[in-house]
Amino acid sequence: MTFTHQSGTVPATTEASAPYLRLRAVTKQYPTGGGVAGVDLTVAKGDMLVLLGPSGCGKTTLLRTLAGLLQPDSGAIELDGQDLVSVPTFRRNISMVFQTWALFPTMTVRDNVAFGLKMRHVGKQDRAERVARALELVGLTEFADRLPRQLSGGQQQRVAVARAIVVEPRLILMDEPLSSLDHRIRVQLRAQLKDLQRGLGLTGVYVTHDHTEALALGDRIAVMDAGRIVELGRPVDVFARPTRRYTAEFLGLANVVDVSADGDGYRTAAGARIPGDVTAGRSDVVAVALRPDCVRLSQTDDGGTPGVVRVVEYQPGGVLHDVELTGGARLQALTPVGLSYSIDTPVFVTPEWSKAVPLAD
Ligand SMILES: Nc1ncnc2c1ncn2[C@@H]1O[C@H](COP(=O)(O)OP(=O)(O)OP(=O)(O)O)[C@@H](O)[C@H]1O
Repeated sequence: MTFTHQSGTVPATTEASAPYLRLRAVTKQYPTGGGVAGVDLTVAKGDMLVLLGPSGCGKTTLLRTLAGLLQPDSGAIELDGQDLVSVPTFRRNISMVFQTWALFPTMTVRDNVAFGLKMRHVGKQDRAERVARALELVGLTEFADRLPRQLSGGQQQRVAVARAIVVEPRLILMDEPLSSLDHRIRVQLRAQLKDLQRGLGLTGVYVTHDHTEALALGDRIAVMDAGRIVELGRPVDVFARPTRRYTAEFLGLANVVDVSADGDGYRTAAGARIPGDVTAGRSDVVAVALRPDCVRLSQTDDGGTPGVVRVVEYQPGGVLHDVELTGGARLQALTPVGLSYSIDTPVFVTPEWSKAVPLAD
């Protein structure tokens, strides 16, 4: 099931477009430590920016600062060329969708969705039409007279989304809106959310610590660490060619191997040589990432490094082997199902270092 919407797909814009939302050196520190520091960020109109990072890295703080629920200590926030910091929360016309859907329990679905319009003194007729339209967009028309407790979690979250979009916000902010739902509903709802955001041309900032969600929803992804943005780019770039060790490790790109400079190339602690053209003359390289499907396994001595398979895990894309190399280093190798090895099998390991991705600290 997908949301229906009037326009076709609004093409995602890229960072090259004029920024609609702009943050300059935004800092918000708590007296007890934590918060965000020196955040620079732009979001183009119609784009969804995902803030991705582990618990406590400052994602919610940044989102709440955008919403006006927190005042930054310093820095500037502009929306559509207008300073936002001086505008009170209720005048920003920014909608938020939270992890817990926070619906009014004694109000019907219709009244929950109408609430924001009522607060904005939208007339009764107009209100009814816009609520009906929002409920249609989230596929809940037939549930309009129910109370929240008479809905499933996924349906309640769709009410929260309807409530957010009905006011035609200038910006929609979402803080882990799908994380309390079970996997199947989460996957379904995130596809619907993307469809809806694109169809309505909504500009949004979406917080998550789940990288599959970030990949699915983001036009761009900002990876956060300890209150700062450490990597920013299109999903395909952040995932396929991260530039920082932190990002590669956080995204679980299986093999992150420390390297040191060696002539015109690099060398791993285990002695493997990485050609210089991989790192293209970069001087800040401290490690490389190598996808597990770029590591070949063989049972015959083909010149590879000897090792023993320690862990075997079946995954949607094949079989992941965790191999302990002679000397103790570990490498992960992904093979097709028919070419897998069982635990304790001695193997020879050949990493395709020419496909390694250089990483800075
Ligand atoms: N109201 C507050 N008072 C003091 N410290 C806070 C407050 N809110 C958050 N912090 C601290 O600031 C840091 C960032 O918190 P924040 O909630 O922004 O992180 P997050 O990335 O959204 O985490 P999560 O994914 O767990 O929600 C954390 O160290 C947190 O303990």
